[in-house]
Amino acid sequence: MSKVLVLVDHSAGVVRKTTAELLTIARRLGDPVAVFISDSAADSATQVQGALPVLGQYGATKVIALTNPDLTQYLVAPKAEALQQVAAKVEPAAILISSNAEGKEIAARLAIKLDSGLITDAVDVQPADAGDASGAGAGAGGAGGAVATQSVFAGNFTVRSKVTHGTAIITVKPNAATPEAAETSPEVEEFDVTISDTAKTARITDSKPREATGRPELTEAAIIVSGGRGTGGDFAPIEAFADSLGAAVGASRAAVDSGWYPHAYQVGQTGKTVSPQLYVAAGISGAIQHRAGMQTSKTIIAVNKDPEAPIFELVDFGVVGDLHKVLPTATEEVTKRKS
Ligand SMILES: Cc1cc2nc3c(=O)[nH]c(=O)nc-3n(C[C@H](O)[C@H](O)[C@H](O)COP(=O)(O)OP(=O)(O)OC[C@H]3O[C@@H](n4cnc5c(N)ncnc54)[C@H](O)[C@@H]3O)c2cc1C
Repeated sequence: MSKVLVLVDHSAGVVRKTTAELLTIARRLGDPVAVFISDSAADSATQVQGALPVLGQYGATKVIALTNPDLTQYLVAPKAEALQQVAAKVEPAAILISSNAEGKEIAARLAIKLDSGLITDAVDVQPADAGDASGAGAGAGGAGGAVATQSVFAGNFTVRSKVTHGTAIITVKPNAATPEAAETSPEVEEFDVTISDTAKTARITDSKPREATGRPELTEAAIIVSGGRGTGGDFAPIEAFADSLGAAVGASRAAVDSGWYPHAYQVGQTGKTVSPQLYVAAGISGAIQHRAGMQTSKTIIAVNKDPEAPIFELVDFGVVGDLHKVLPTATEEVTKRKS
């Protein structure tokens, strides 16, 4: 069966949910091989061992561990070179990478090095039918190739495409697949890579993990409570309601651009794409660019004082009212019922 490389997205060996999603997608296309680049040269062996159970749980048949310290000391260029060398050895049908800022830069550099086509920000990837008429050859994703779906122009158009030259390199957005376990016992292969001097021109001088909020990570949360301009800058009711539900906090661009909440929490076309079980939009009008990032949420609730707000077209349950009154009441009720 053709191999599909998955670049593992992790923090100190703790594998992110996006990797479980990539492995699930990779199994549709072939035999998933995880590529693990530790983020600290000192404890790379511990990190690989830490990641192994999750990689096995989601079906990685092999883990290729790259421990060259150059990979942790410089920005993305060495990682692209390393993946090029892994690809030369494994000859994969496709390479899947998380669609975050680093992932997309690695993918772009890798596509040039492998003279291959690149598709970014896929929201789904499926094997093409063997008889697909779009003309992809065996070099681009196995017998029929991999067909990627992108949601473009603020979710107004859905594009399906496939790589027709070289190895299919696809960056995949979070929540593009529901992780499905398929237990394996992957062997770990340490792989030596050589990093050129030209890839070592941007050295990392310092890095600090983001301060933990104690809340779930936005793209992985089952419940998200988001606030918009209607908060008037006061996110306390949003955070309190989120905490009562064990939820993550999100924000509209208007709230983020006003400096009321950090950019990392922006949901939408130019922010994060989320697909939780429950999304609560409070004081958010429902602009198309915001919807592009949350409209696939399973259940959507809106709190807005304007009954004509466009967000109400999208919701399963809507409350017309002032969020500063509605959310504290809801928080109190949730807390009471929990105790
Ligand atoms: C290229 C581009 C990319 C963009 N990307 C994004 C993106 O990624 N994410 C994003 O969110 N936006 C994005 N935007 C901006 C988007 O168009 C909207 O401007 C933005 O989403 C509006 O944010 P909002 O709903 O918080 O504010 P508003 O549209 O001003 O809506 C505020 C809402 O709060 C309600 N309200 C006011 N007071 C209260 C109260 N006390 N209680 C309850 N409700 C109240 C109002 O009735 C109103 O509906 C983008 C725009 C462009 C052009």
